[in-house]
Formats: sequence, structure tokens, C-alpha cells
Amino acid sequence: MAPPNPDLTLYLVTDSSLLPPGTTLPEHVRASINGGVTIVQLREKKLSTAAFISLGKQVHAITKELGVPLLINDRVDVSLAVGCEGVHVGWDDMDCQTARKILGPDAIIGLSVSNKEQLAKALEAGPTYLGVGPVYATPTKPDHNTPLGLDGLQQLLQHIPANLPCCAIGGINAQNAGTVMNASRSKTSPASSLNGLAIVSAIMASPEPAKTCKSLKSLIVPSILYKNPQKVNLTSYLLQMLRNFRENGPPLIHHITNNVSKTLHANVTLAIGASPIMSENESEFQDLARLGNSVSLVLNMGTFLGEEATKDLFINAIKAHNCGNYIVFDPVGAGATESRRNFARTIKEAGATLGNSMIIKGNEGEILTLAGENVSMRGVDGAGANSGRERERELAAIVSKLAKDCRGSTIVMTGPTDIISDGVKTFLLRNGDPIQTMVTGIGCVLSSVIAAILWSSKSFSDKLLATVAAVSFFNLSAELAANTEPRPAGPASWAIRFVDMLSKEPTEDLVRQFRIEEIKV
Ligand SMILES: Cc1ncc(COP(=O)(O)OP(=O)(O)O)c(N)n1
Ligand SMILES: Cc1ncsc1CCOP(=O)(O)O
Repeated sequence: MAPPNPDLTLYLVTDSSLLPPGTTLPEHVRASINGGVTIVQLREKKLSTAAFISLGKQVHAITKELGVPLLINDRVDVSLAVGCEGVHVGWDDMDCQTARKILGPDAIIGLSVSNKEQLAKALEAGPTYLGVGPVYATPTKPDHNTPLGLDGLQQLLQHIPANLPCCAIGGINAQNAGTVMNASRSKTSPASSLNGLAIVSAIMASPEPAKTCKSLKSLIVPSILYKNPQKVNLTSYLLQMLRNFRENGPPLIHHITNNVSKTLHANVTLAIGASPIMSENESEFQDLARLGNSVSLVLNMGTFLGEEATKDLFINAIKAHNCGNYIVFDPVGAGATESRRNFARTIKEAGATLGNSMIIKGNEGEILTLAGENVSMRGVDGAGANSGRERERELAAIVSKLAKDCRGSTIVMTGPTDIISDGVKTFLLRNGDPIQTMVTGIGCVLSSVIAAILWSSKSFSDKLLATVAAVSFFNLSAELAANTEPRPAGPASWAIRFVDMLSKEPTEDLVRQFRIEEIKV
């Protein structure tokens, strides 16, 4: 018989003492499952055995009706009496093997892990899944072990086999759920990432559990889809990203960009339904960075005034926006002069200290320069055409390595084939039209589109696919503007039609025309 394989995506662990006044546990559990909870653990520390069993039976009637497993915290006897799907045990409780003997092969048996020593023993004990934590300190479990933090969580995950499901627990809420899920995959191989999050107070104390669970789930699911791309209906997922970025209101895009393309940046930003603001006034950066729920920064060094003159402007903007905002950096002309090369590398390094909120977008020459490759560039145009499968592979490997070196930045190398990587996954994108190179500023304004659409992924949990969606949408719009009859008379009329095209609500039919390939490097 196959071992049980519970869905740990959003795991509700109960504590009735946290319920809002006037609410009952069974109804709270029902609403939470309606909001997206996939598994429930009854953890009621203060009940007598009889009351625990009675409550267990009431809650089990609901979880059974809604098709979600119910586990009992600590008590194998209560689990047997309730007739539910299993138990969660810790190191002071009955050991896993004995619990398995009593409950049988189909029971779900969860085991807690707080450190390397416990993990080594847990791997011998044969649980169905691991509860790893606490990630953060929490009053919900006053006797908890030392919090792991994100680094400790990542370290433990590296030693958990890919076929042993695991969830994180401890101090997790809507503010940090995406970060925890994302941290679980950014430094490790996708195989050893989390299957979900176990949460007590953020759900139990919520006056609107269904709504809270829905929003928690939307922070967790993108990471799981990322881990199991075969489960993704990519078309509907990308379409959702192209539509959802305005969920918190139109994103505000703070631009520090070159003098040639400012107007185009503003028009394109408006066309896609975001709000542009151009400001090089350092005294207002802190305020701008906090002006709403979704603010991004576009940094473009096209007409920079030299390393000394521009460094403070860019670095202060990065510091101000290092409050959870996305930063899209365009190292325009990075390979053209010594001064640009040094400056672009300084900004890249600053981005690598930000966690994963920077996206670096440049043409082949610019990205190769940042990757430390020898490139000769004239002016700010690309170094050459990246055609041919071999060349694509070579470039994809460089882009992926640069993303790894930048510790979390996503890299976009534009060209006839665009290459996008976060250092774990790499995509080739083949939409676009040669006419894009005939209007100045068109390459630059892609940054504005990325900066806006990234807000579909809210908590950075799917920055890579949001970037893929943005670049594909941009290039396909360019392609359609060039090829729809009657064709534009030339680059100027194409550019106008392109902006019109960007202003249209994306459709499923449009997304089906994206030419995206994942490449292993
Ligand atoms: C999913 C999950 N993970 C960890 C725990 C902690 O269990 P334990 O170590 O037994 O501590 P108590 O819950 O008994 O305080 C859990 N309950 N669930
Ligand atoms: C049961 C448990 N085990 C480790 S932390 C914890 C409590 C988590 O509660 P909360 O989600 O309220 O921080």
C-alpha cells in the first residue's frame, strides 16, 4: 500500500484560546477550509481527555465532509478514539514507530524537528512528514526551541530528502509567509524546499478566517507551483500574473531614468495600468518608496553623469526602496566605457545585498559585462546577435551564473532570444520583432513593464515567472503591433501602435502565443 501523502500547503494547527469572541472552533475550522486550508491539527492543550475526544469528533465531522485530513496533537489515544487520519508528535510524546504500530500503515504521522540532531533521529523514525520550526519566536508555544530563522530553516531543508514532505511552523503570518516559502527554495535545490506552512495564531485569531486563509494560500501556492512546474497550467498562471498586478491598486513606478526615454517610460507605464513618477530628488525618496502598497523603482543609467556624480543618487534610491519594493536596474551601455562598467558593477553589488528584490535587465553586451566577460561595445547598443542553439546555451549558462553570483537577483538578457534566470531556473523567450531596435528607448521601457507586473507575485514568491510574463507580454505586443494588417508605415507609427497594444487587457489567446522554453544549464 502507498504511504499517506498529505497536502501540507496550508496547515491549520488549532488553539481555541485564540478564537475571536463569540466564535466556535468547528465553524472557524469550516471557514478556514473554505478559504483554502488543506490539513488540520487539533492542538488543544487545556482540554480533558473526554473533552478533547468530544471536540475531535465534532471537528472531524466537518473535515471529513470537506475532504481534509484531521490530525490530533500529541495524543495517539485521542486520535484512535476520534477515528481521524493521524497524529502529530514531538520528542516528549509517543515515538513514531509505536504510533505507527497502533494507528496502522494508512495513518498520517507528523514529527517535529527543531535542529540537526532531531532531524538525524527523525529520518530514522519514518514519519509521514516533518514540521520544521519554530522559524520565528512565538508566544503560541512558550516552551519552543531556539528559533531557526530563515538561514537555519534553509540549512535543515538541505538535509531533508525530496520525498519526505515538510512544512515550516512558528511565527508565520501573512507578512512573512511568502518570504519563508521563498527562502526555502532560493539557496537550496528546488527538490528540498517546503511543501507548505503550518500556522496557529494568524488563522485562529482572525475575525475573517476564510479571507485570511485565501490570502495566505496565494502567498504559498506560487512557490509550490515553482517546485512542481508540471502541475502548472502555465497559460492561466501567466495570464493571472498579467491581470493581477493591479490587485493592491495601480503600482507606482518611481523612475530614475535617462533623458532620452523619460516620456516613453511614463506613457508605457500608464498604458499598462500603473502610475509613473519621475524623481531625482533624494529628499523625497523615503516618502516615494512608501507611497502605497506596491511601489517599484526603475534605475536606468543611460545618461548617468559619471561614477562620483551619480553614485549617491542611485545608492540612496536603492536604500530608500529596500523596504520590500522591487528594483529594476538597467545597466545601459555598461560595456561601453570604463566609467560605466565600474558604475554598473557597483549597482549590481548593491543589489546583491538586498535579498531577492533586484531585477537586472540589459542587452547581451551589458549583461556579459556585468558577468565579467570580455566584451567590446560601441555606444549603448547590444554586442551582437545571440543566434544558434549553442550560443543560446552558452549565454544561458552565463546568465544563470550571474543570477547565482548576485544572490537572488533575477537577470534578464534581452536579444533576439531573451534569456531570464534566477540562478535556479532559466527560460528562453522567443517573441519580439526586429523593429523594436529601431525606436530609441523601447528597450529601456521594458523595465517599467517588469516593475509593474512583478507586483502580481506580491511577496517575491514568483518573481521569476512574473518577469517571464512581463517580458513575453512586452515582446508579443511589439510583434503584434508590427504584423497586424494594415502594417505600420515605419518605426514611428509602429511605436504608437505598440503603446496601444500594451494598453489592452491581456487575453488567454494572447498568452497562448508566448514562445517560452525552460532550459537546463
Ligand atoms: C506541524 C507541526 N509542527 C510542529 C509542531 C510542534 O509539535 P510538538 O513539538 O509536539 O509541540 P506541541 O505542539 O506539542 O507544543 C506541531 N504541533 N505541528
Ligand atoms: C506548535 C508550534 N511548534 C513550533 S512553533 C509552534 C506554534 C506556532 O504558532 P504560531 O503560528 O501562532 O506562531
